[in-house]
Amino acid sequence: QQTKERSKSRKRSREASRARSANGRLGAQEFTFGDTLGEGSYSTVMRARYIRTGQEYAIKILDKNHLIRKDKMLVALAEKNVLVKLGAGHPGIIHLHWTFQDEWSLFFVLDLASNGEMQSRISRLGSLSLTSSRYYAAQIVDALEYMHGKDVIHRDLKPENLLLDDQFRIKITDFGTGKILENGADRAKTFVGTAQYVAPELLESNETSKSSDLWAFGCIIYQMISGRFAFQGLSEYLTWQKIKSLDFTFPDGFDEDAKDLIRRLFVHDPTQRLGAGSPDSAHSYAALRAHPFFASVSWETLWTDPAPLLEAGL
Ligand SMILES: C[C@@H](Nc1nc2c(c3cc(-c4cn[nH]c4)ccc13)C(=O)N=C/C2=C\CC1CC1)C(C)(C)C
Repeated sequence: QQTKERSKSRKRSREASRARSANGRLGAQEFTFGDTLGEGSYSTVMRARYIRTGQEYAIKILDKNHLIRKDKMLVALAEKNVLVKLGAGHPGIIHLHWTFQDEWSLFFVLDLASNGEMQSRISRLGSLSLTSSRYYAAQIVDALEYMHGKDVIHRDLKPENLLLDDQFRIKITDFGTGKILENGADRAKTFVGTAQYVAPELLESNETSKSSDLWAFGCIIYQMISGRFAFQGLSEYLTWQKIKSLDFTFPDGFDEDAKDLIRRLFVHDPTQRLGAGSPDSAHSYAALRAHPFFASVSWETLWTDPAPLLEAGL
């Protein structure tokens, strides 16, 4: 019923904006909408073409009444602020081009990641080859360092939020749970995240930090290489128990350098995780980039080199 309701309101809003094109402001009538790419909890992301230039975008449409009813308007605006703060500054982060609204909806016009979600590639292939896993892990490190440098933490990193653009490069997305750490604070309250990727400090003291994203990054490398979750219990509670007790094992054949890297991310103390340290410390981002797992990565040409062929791994 709700979806029917929302699609009716979307239709109405497009008609309304068409009627309002006279004022020359950007409106939905300047786009032709295509298929639905993904559904968020309070939003729909649709493929759209900007008629004037023919350029394709992804447009996130948020239903205002729904946001108001569920008291999520501030969440939507916070996400917009995170996207604006991140700007177009990094090739690995989905860029917000414009926003506009009409009587019923908010519209975020974003980069289209035309090769979809990393998650569907991993599930289709089973797992990724070491070469592909290394390439995507390096791109995630590069994007995370940029994001953290802007005092933005993602807080819900997982393969569903890793998209692939037309050249199969990573685009990190869905900053609905993203947080801008105010004036240098290094921790944030409020619980978010997806069970298998949640860091222990979130379960123990309900705090997230940049280091929580590095924990999730460890889970993502593990999953790309093995096709399995690093922490998965028969229930969410048992998954959380495994996380808190660092109860994880590697399947046979798991790359030794990748094991070492993951062991340096699955560290209980968030300040001791590789990449969580200050620039001059032993576990800064520079130390993370220097890890043997990334020895063959050319960081300077990471975003211009062609992506390795996506192929199955273990
Ligand atoms: C994770 C997200 N899914 C997606 N979010 C975005 C996509 C996207 C594209 C495909 C796709 C493209 N081709 N085939 C599939 C599949 C899922 C997508 C995109 O192109 N550009 C921006 C996006 C999001 C922008 C961000 C502010 C929210 C959810 C499920 C939350 C809607």
